[in-house]
Amino acid sequence: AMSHGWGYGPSNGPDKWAESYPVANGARQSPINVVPKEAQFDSSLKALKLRYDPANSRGILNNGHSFQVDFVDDTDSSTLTGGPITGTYRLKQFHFHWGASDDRGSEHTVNGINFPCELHLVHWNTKYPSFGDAADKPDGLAVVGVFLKIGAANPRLQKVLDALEAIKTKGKQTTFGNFDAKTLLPGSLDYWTYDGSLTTPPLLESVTWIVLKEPISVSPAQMAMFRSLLFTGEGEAACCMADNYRPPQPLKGRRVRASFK
Ligand SMILES: NS(=O)(=O)c1cc(F)ccc1F
Ligand SMILES: [Zn+2]
Repeated sequence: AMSHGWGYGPSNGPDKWAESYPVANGARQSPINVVPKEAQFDSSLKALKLRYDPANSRGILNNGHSFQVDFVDDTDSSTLTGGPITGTYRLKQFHFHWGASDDRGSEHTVNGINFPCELHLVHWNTKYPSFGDAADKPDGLAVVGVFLKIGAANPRLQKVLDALEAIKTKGKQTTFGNFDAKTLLPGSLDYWTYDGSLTTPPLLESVTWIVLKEPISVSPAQMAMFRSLLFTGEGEAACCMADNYRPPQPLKGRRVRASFK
């Protein structure tokens, strides 16, 4: 059993999660390796519609596994509609996964290629009363995944990265208002979609994954700012937050559809 809670280290990392979370070996686990040539173009897939209100952003938190920007989700003012989903899903939070070096860090891979970082925008289905109620339903969540690729510094990331010095250690949070999450999206909203799961415990099989084909850029210096966070709490032996990604999981017969040719 995991004496000290799950994490990404040798004794509590992804290979050990099944001991406490048997669904880790389930039929619709995430992430996966996307093989574009094997994805099925589905002309019935709608365009993604992401409407985010900057007034809904609230705070930024180091949760000991990643950091997340939380949104007020008590109205339909920041929503995901269209795409592969029916109904309305509300934005709850976004967070990232990244590597200790630029050759790894993303959770999804494309033709086996790792990106240095991956952004997840987490939404819940408003047919349920709350995120918590939606989180264990097969159509409960929809997560938009965006790859970050090494290139020019991304000015739209900078406001997020500049806030990290205030949340260096586990459990720290600070206010983070007036942030427009739409600015983190690439020019094209072409996507791959498949039925999957949360990529951290409890690994619930409740996520419709929507992985954007076009990456956004991040510079090596900006990647170093992600790695300046700590997994550990104040006063504990410092451990840099990095390699907080789960590797690709077996497809187990699932179809991956493409919204584009
Ligand atoms: N990495 S994830 O987007 O699958 C995820 C989102 C959550 F809200 C909670 C746990 C998760 F693992
Ligand atoms: Zn994630």
